[in-house]
Amino acid sequence: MSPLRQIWRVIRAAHPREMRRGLALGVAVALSGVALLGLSGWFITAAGIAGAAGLGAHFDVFRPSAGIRFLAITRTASRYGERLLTHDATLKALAALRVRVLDGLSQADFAQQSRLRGGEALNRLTADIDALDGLAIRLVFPALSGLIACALSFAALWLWVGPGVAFWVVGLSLTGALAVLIWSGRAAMIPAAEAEARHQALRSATIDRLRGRPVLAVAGRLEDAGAELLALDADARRAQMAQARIEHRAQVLLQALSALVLAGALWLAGDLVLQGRIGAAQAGLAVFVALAMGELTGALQRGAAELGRMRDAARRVVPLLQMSHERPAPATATRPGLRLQGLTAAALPGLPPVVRDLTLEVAPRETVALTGASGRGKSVVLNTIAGLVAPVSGQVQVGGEVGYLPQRPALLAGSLRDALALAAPDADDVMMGAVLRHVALDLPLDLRLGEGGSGLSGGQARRLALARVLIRRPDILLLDEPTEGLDAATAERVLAGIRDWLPDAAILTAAHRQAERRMADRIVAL
Ligand SMILES: Nc1ncnc2c1ncn2[C@@H]1O[C@H](COP(=O)(O)OP(=O)(O)OP(=O)(O)O)[C@@H](O)[C@H]1O
Repeated sequence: MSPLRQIWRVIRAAHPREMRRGLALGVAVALSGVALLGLSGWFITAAGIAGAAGLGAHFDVFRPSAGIRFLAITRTASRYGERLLTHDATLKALAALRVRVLDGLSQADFAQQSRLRGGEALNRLTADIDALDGLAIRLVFPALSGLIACALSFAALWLWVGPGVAFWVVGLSLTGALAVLIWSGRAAMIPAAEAEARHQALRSATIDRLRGRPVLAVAGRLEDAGAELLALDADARRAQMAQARIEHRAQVLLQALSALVLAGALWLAGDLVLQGRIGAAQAGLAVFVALAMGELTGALQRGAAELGRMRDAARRVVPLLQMSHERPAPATATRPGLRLQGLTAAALPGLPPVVRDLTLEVAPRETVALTGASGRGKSVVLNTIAGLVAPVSGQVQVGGEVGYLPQRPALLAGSLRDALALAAPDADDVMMGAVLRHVALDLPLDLRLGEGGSGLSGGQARRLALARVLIRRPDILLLDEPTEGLDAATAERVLAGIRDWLPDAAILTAAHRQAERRMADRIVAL
């Protein structure tokens, strides 16, 4: 099934009743629109003829004008109801879709997450899902209600005017509009997708450059970065213009088609009147129905132009809905502590292994330091034990809960209390204060951090992340260079604090510093 159809299923399944009612009202809108114009045409012509013939006093103006008023009110009311129902249902479905995409993004495994950058994830959640809101409102509903209205108009024209006129008006409108819409949909496919891709690139690049502002400023490259962004912006607008040009051409073609259908309807119906086969009022009906056809096809034009954008967005969003929720669970050992047996591990699945055949045991109350030159695979070993990546071969056995301080832990905006509550929602202020003291962080719990934990020094941020791991009191503690960015005295205090807080834990540390090695009972070199 194509991604676009999968998305349509999700949207439809979210609120099927509202969608069905919305469609019924959409058909009512289309039909009352055609009927309103048809009846008006008939009425104007019939009243004119009656007046010219001096029969005005006997002509029944009340019933047709009541009918016209009724149709006008029906059209307005059903348009209102249709908009209310379909927009409401679509927006709710998209909100649900956004939650599912966010869910997919957060459930994604380590490999998928490390491939997806922040800007891209934001694009998936916002721009891509926004692009899909036109699927129901601008494409599926106008197409379905238009088709039904066309079929009924065809029957009415056949019955009251004649088969030739019915074929000309409905048949030509339908096939002509279909041809134009297919052409414009195809022609706009690439520019529409490109415009979207460029806009997304611009958004990602803007986030990147904003994040990297200090580096760019120091390197004297701020102006260049600005120029790059402007160039991306110009690219995005160029692609959007190309799409708009195709849309305008489609509009012109549809209007020309409408004029052609109208002229033909006039000529054919006029001919039938001259032959005496229909009355002038019936001819009026035919001409006005021809006018109404243009309205039906025009409604689809926007949707056709956006098809490329929607299709690409669906292609990117659907895989996120099916993100694997499985994690490589480490084998739980009956014995406490940590055991690695013949572990061969790679940074990401599919990459060549960086660590081969590592066998290692860390008992409770023991601290082991993992050493080795930069890039030897210390972090890879810790990621594998933490279950972020599955081992290539060999075994990881953990006897208890694992806590992990990665090399670059993420902090979120909020207070220090919020940061700790993320790991231990039930912890009280006394416990939080105690854990902060153990990592030598003398800051109030109410202190508020900005985006990404900004507002703390590098060493403070690291200690807060460490406190967040410690507060859960894990049985097995994995630390990737825990004292990076700390002065020697603070580093000593933190290392002593860790052991004091978790006297029984099995601790494995990726260590570069002397202090970290001194803390260890054993050293394992990679
Ligand atoms: N996301 C990744 N994609 C591809 N290769 C990676 C990735 N992460 C790490 N690697 C590679 O795996 C190898 C081991 O990296 P790792 O981070 O485990 O080293 P390390 O021993 O912890 O180094 P350091 O002491 O500098 O932190 C490196 O050669 C690195 O290039």
